[in-house]
Amino acid sequence: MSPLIARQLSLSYGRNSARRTVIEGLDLELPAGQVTAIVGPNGCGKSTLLASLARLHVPHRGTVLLDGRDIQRLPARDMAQRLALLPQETHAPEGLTAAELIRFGRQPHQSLFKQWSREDRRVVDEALTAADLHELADRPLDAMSGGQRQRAWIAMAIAQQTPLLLLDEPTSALDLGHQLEVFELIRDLAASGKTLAMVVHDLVSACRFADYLVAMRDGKIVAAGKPSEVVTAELVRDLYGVECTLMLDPATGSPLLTNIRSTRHSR
Ligand SMILES: Nc1ncnc2c1ncn2[C@@H]1O[C@H](COP(=O)(O)OP(=O)(O)OP(=O)(O)O)[C@@H](O)[C@H]1O
Repeated sequence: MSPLIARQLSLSYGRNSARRTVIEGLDLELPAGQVTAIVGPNGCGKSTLLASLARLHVPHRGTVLLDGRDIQRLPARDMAQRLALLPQETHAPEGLTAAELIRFGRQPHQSLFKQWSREDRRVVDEALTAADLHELADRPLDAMSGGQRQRAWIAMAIAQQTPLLLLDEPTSALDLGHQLEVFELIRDLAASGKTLAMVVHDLVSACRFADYLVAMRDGKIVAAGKPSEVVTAELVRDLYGVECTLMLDPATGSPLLTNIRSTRHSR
């Protein structure tokens, strides 16, 4: 059974007459133990959807079930032990170091009776290694580059050790090498049994690293399934107004876009 299910989800901003609905009646099931990539053009509702799956955005209709339970009824601690979200925009107190941020990820595992332990230290250390941050552990986040900061937030989400991870554009600020490391880390996490969903703009990386692809346009899911089965030149045109030729990467078998050109400027 899927650990995270959205049923007839409707999401909006504003209230009463100023209410603007951005997602209406959406159904989604994240496949267990797999990587789901959510793709689609700017403003189609990807981040709003992800925030609602993590209870940061309350739906005006519909439900999100986490392990079969309505997330609106789950105690905060229960939620934090089951699901971690890396939002698109992150904010940290001034002067907070990478190691301090990552330690916050352990909070859901502590209590009055279970203080900081050797296990917590080990998990933080592993998260620092996974994000290639050992040398920067004691540097304040506000003295880091955008990509280094992004890796620190990813490490925090990893340190939370939840079975479910939602990542909103986890590689947007990363150079090619670190992008690959993060995507490979995401694959390793899925191989260890975790369920992941990530919003990604790069369709080729989404195809290569995700098992399941959800394509959104105007607040609706227009295609969902295995990348090799759902990504077509028509879908790319429909989503982005881009013409392309699709071929399969001879090394990995995943779809590649070649000969891409915008249809918007030529209209
Ligand atoms: N706080 C807000 N108040 C009002 N409208 C909002 C707010 N946040 C987002 N929106 C609107 O909701 C719609 C969906 O936004 P969302 O950020 O979910 O899109 P997205 O697909 O994640 O976009 P992007 O790829 O640019 O990050 C957009 O039309 C956006 O303008």
